Amino acid sequence: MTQLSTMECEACQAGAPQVTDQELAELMAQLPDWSAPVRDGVLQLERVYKFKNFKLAWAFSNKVAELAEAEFHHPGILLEWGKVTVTWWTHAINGLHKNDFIMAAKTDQLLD
Ligand SMILES: C[C@H](O)[C@H](O)[C@H]1CNC2=NC(N)=NC(=O)C2=N1
Repeated sequence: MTQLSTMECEACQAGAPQVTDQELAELMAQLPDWSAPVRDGVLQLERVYKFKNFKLAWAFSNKVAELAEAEFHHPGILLEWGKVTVTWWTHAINGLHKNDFIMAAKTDQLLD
């Protein structure tokens, strides 16, 4: 199976299909540290990263922001003391696209 983190996002416009329930199950199995909450009716991917202090959390959140801009696919990023919560979903389709799973895997790689 191709590693999600090695894939590239595809251009995604309104009308693109959201992942199916089966795809969701298969993709979530590749992202064991992530959850799939529904917020305001929108299915999202979310992970809380823990750090020893604010400065380390801040540095990581900057890396996430740089990754997002490079891929032109942007998450929610909540920066707190010792914590960064990253939330991915596709605004254009109000739900989850494979791009969100690729970006979640790439986000995990920022820890390396
Ligand atoms: C205007 C629109 O937001 C842009 O085309 C891009 C930017 N980044 C994006 N990020 C995410 N997560 N979803 C989008 O639909 C999206 N669209």
